[in-house]
Amino acid sequence: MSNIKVAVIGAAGRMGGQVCRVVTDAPDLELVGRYDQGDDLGDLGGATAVVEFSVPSASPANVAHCVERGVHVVVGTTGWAETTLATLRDQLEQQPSVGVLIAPNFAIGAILMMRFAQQAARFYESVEVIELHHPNKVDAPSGTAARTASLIAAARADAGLGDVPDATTQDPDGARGARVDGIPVHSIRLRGLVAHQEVLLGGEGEMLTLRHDSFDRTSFMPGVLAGVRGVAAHPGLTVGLEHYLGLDA
Ligand SMILES: NC(=O)C1=CN([C@@H]2O[C@H](COP(=O)(O)OP(=O)(O)OC[C@H]3O[C@@H](n4cnc5c(N)ncnc54)[C@H](OP(=O)(O)O)[C@@H]3O)[C@@H](O)[C@H]2O)C=CC1
Ligand SMILES: O=C(O)C1=N[C@H](C(=O)O)C[C@H](O)C1
Repeated sequence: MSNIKVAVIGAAGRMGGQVCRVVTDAPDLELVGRYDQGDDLGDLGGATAVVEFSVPSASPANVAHCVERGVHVVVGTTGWAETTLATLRDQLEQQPSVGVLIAPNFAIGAILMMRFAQQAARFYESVEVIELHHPNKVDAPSGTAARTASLIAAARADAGLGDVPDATTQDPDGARGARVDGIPVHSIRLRGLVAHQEVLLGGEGEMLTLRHDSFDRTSFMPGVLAGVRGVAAHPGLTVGLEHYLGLDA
């Protein structure tokens, strides 16, 4: 079987650089293009699959460029709005054989943490999400935290749970954090960190803590490679690598 030709967008970045290395090292993949800010994406070097790790403001246009040319895309860039996802879905209807995977987090532990949080949500009255990242991150809350909160909120709604209890009436400086689908989310930015998240679930007399740590960006690479190898077999838009990993059952 011939190698999958892969191009990387955001290739000069922290993630893009590592992706170029692991694609180059993989025996079944061939790196055919590296693109970063200001580059003309053109024919994407003849790639059949693109990995996109850029910035939230540029990612939708980059992905649209790939889809227009019939090229599959694995997207790691976070900060995609619902409206932008809807536009992408519409575009994919015109290109039914093209697959796009948007994964807020490629680390297996983070994917499992999100799934465990979703499973635990209905048993606890209180829940809060704390995400901790390096200070060079431009978006807050993290894509992982936003997705975790949305999954928790949906599970709570399915279980008939109401709002999380919170008597706060005075919070002029936003000390209680942001709300994503009604779930409190707190963002920490600290030198020395990579990517970390805690989900705190509280009930009468007890607390369950779910925590995941990415100590190094190598933690994302097996997931990115699974995405590249699987994307052609998943036409249309898929949000979340869990759908490629048999976690749907
Ligand atoms: N899904 C996951 O598992 C993970 C997702 N991420 C996400 O991936 C994204 C990138 O993270 P990270 O690598 O740390 O960020 P970096 O800032 O290190 O890399 C982003 C790169 O994209 C470049 N860039 C900016 N604009 C464009 C453009 N229009 N076209 C192409 N490239 C462009 C930047 O150039 P310049 O510096 O000149 O602006 C930079 O080289 C973020 O959204 C982050 O949240 C990160 C880790 C894991
Ligand atoms: O910017 C990062 O570093 C990360 N971004 C993703 C996110 O926003 O969730 C994934 C991971 O947390 C690292």
